Amino acid sequence: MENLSGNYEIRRFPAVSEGRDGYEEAEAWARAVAFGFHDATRSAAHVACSMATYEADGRIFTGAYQTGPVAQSSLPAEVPVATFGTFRKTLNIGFGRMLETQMVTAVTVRTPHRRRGLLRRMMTEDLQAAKDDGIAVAALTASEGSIYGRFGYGVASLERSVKVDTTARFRVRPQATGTVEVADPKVLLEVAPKVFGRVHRHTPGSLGRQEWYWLLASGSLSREGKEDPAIKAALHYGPDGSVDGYVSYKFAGWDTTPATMEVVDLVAATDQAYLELWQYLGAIDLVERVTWNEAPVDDPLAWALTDARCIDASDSRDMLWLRILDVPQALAARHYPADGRLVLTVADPLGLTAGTFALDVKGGGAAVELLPGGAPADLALDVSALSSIYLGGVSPVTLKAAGAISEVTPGAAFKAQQMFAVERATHCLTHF
Ligand SMILES: CC(=O)SCCNC(=O)CCNC(=O)[C@H](O)C(C)(C)COP(=O)(O)OP(=O)(O)OC[C@H]1O[C@@H](n2cnc3c(N)ncnc32)[C@H](O)[C@@H]1OP(=O)(O)O
Repeated sequence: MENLSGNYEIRRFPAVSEGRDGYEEAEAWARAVAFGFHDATRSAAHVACSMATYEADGRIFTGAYQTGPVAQSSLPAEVPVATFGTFRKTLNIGFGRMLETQMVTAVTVRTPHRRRGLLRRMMTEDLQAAKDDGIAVAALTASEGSIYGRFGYGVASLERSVKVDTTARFRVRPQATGTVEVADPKVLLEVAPKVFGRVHRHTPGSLGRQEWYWLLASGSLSREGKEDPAIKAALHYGPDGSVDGYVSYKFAGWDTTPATMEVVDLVAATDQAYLELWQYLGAIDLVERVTWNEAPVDDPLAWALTDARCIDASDSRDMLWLRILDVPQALAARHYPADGRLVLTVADPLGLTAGTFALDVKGGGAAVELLPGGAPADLALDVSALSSIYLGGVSPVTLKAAGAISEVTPGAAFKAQQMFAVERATHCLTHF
């Protein structure tokens, strides 16, 4: 492909809220993103509201701007032809350990400027800068499955959409130990960050959430940019009376059959809270089905129901894509439930962190050593495959079977599976 990305100037600037210097530039950038994702043109109030949350997240906007003359009557040069957004939050890498992560979002390239290398240029520059800044991993959620592997990203967590039949056959086996009560959804502005914080600390694969989530869950800002009066909320109280879970949901309307409640956000800090929020959802009168588009694939609900076939889950898909930027730093940051030594030869299409690395684990802690080139390895893999297995959510044995990992020492893939295992199912509740 001819690389024409040099015909553009790349600019980086922080998100700022309305009234601050640089707002016009940030607004033009946000409008370009909305165009790239085929959204309706946003009102000034919607953009301002979103921008305030972007500023709170500390987002950095990258835009590509035309350097030559702009076509007559077309969008002006101040509107970027390509966008690329980043912010940083912590990623739970298992056993409560956290790693600061470069989160990549809002990647768009205006149609007449596509396939000229703009995504490649913005991505490679940004990943290098993040690495230089001491960041060991980057993450994104992908619009299409075929774009990001070439940049070293690998699928590290899955999710699925479920339709749960909540007619008479729906029965959750364990006895409730807490209670659920309905609340004004606006209380979630205060409650949701605290409950999510607990979930984040105990869920491998969880990423810190952007400010927008609390607005969405509380009905303060819908995806359409307005208040959402249809949102309802229920809170779960543990045996000590404190709130340890919530569900935000809305009715699909009387024209939908069977009558359906849609989960907007379900966050539970204990196993009991999770099942009891489902018990609550299953008990709502005049409703026969509850849907949720961000459900875990390894879902305790299926094992808690007297009839697991109440769950119709057809759509299982990639969710979090991870990209290790610094192998020694990332490997040393993890806790390992099994001791052992593994030598990994890692290939990297962007040349950021290729090499042969010895991972020595004793008592769960790791020492990582870069070995001279050509040193014998147990496993050879691309950085995307290493990124996939890093959070314990994807099996090295499966990747070996897929040809994505080559096993040089027999049994090394299984050993890696044991070493990279995490304490509970990997799941990411944060879309970005
Ligand atoms: C993290 C997120 O934000 S996910 C959302 C991504 N954005 C979208 O899907 C919005 C619609 N799509 C677009 O805006 C653009 O087509 C983009 C951003 C996907 C690609 O931008 P471009 O500037 O055209 O990509 P660029 O020219 O840099 O191509 C880089 C490489 O990716 C490949 N590529 C680009 N888009 C795609 C695609 N949709 N599917 C498969 N491969 C792709 C190119 O062939 C090229 O391959 P190569 O360098 O290995 O030869």
